[in-house]
Amino acid sequence: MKIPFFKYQGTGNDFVMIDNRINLFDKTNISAIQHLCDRRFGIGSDGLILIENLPDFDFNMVFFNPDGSQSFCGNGSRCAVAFAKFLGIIDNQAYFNSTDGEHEAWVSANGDISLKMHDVKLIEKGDGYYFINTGSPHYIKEETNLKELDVVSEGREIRYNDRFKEEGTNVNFVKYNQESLDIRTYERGVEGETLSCGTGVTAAALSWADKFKLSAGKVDVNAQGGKLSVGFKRNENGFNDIWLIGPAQYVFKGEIEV
Ligand SMILES: N[C@H](CCC[C@H](N)C(=O)O)C(=O)O
Repeated sequence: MKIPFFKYQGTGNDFVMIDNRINLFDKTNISAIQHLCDRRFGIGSDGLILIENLPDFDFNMVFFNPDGSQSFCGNGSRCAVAFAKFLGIIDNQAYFNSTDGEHEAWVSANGDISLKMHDVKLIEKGDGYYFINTGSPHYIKEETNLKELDVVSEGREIRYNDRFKEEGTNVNFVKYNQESLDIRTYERGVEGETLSCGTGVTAAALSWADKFKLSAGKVDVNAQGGKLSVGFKRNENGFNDIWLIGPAQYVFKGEIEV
């Protein structure tokens, strides 16, 4: 059977998107998911996203990493909102469900997607690092020379160390500037560097706010694949009113045989 797919990318984090509202795609077939995400033998992507029906929501978003594991995906969510608009499921506002629960999102006139992230209560801070979960886990390490950094070997070392080897973690290397951040990310489930990671950008922005003791604001985060912005407010329990904002674009479409 032929099933249409659509390729989207958000600041270089790219996804195979399938409209699965009539359940054409078997999401238990993990080897098929791995094959589709493979950059040599398949379409190639940082993940696969299914849009499905769910009562009381505009849609349910099911995300898989290329290795078949699942977690919440910030850039993937923004691409899912853009895809849902293309499919006519939404106009400029979305209320959808994903791995970490419900989310709202808005489509701006310039095409930017603003995604509301869940509140963050736990901010672990250590010597030269933060550990923050923004729907997926993120280790954030301050680095001054991002250009020269071997992100894959340094990221792998942390992702597979004694603390993280079971559950895994995404690893973000961050240069804190006064008015912005620069970031490179090693992504769990991709097991390599991606050009941007939405939940990682959000976690890094919150670490920046904590480091500079800001109570509210919006900060630009320069990822390899483009710029994202993160809005936040600080309360006595951590951070809330957290928004991940940036572009999400259609790239091409095709058909898969299953
Ligand atoms: N690889 C991540 C999930 C995707 C995160 C990233 N693509 C994003 O935009 O948030 C993990 O397994 O925790």
